[in-house]
Amino acid sequence: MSGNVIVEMRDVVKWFGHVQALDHVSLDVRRGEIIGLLGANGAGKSTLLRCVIGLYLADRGTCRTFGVDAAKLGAVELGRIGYVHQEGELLDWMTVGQLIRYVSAYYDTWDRELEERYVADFDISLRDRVGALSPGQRQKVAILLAIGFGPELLILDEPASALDPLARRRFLDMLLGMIQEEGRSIIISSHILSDVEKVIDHAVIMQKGEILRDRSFDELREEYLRFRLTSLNGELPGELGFAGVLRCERNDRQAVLTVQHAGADELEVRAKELRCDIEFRPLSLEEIYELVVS
Ligand SMILES: Nc1ncnc2c1ncn2[C@@H]1O[C@H](COP(=O)(O)OP(=O)(O)OP(=O)(O)O)[C@@H](O)[C@H]1O
Repeated sequence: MSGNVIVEMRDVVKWFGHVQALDHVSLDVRRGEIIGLLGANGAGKSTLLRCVIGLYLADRGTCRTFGVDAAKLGAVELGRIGYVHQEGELLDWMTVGQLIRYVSAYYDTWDRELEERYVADFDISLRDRVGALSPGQRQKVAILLAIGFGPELLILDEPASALDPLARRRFLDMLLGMIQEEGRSIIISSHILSDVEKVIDHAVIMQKGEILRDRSFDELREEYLRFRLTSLNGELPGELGFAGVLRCERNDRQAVLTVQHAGADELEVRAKELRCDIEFRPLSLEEIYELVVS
């Protein structure tokens, strides 16, 4: 394993009864990378994340985290990982303040300054009993507990699903701040692609237990291009002659095409041949996701 790779999954297969949750999944997570893990309900995202931290064990294949077999992760490696998940279990009988002190006592690296800033920014009431918190308030506390000790690997499984829009924006800003600290890796699974788009540099798209795409966001934006062609002499020819066309909507004068694996330069050359003006429109992560899974 190269020093730069902190999670290495190879051919991981995981079954639950007759359901195959992971189907020969291989994935590298490098230091400093921010990965968006995307996929429909049941695609296998949570299962993958749980295998990374040893909560689930692979039926076949290998998963090594910080160079250690995920089945054998010890306190040292787990102390380098922050994990936020949907059904986060917290100690319900404590107050929020007590819970924060209780968890922070485990870590020499706990960042009191970050904690105080977070509590103020996210409007966390330290005196409330954890068991009485709303789902969104619980999620905010769970996030603080996962980031307060400065984990090298932060695993966020639908971290913002219960947050209100303002809290979500603050959370994303905070993530962006954390990303600037070198060497930290984050894997974030989310259905809110417009959020994820702002923070990730890499997308892993899953479907039915398989990884369909594992690419940098920039590579994906080069792979899929959308553009509008407008005829300069008033009429588009019937046959446009572009390769790799996924979608085409057109009338006599204009066409909007979505293409895969075509360079922008070649498209411009072809547009000139057709005596057309060409205008590129960058695709959002959500649009790219739809093209990949369809
Ligand atoms: N503990 C479990 N016991 C039985 N089946 C499970 C278990 N965990 C996951 N599965 C099944 O494995 C498949 C993948 O589930 P997983 O939770 O990994 O998907 P997901 O992509 O995280 O979905 P979501 O977006 O809904 O959270 C599903 O069919 C699910 O029902």
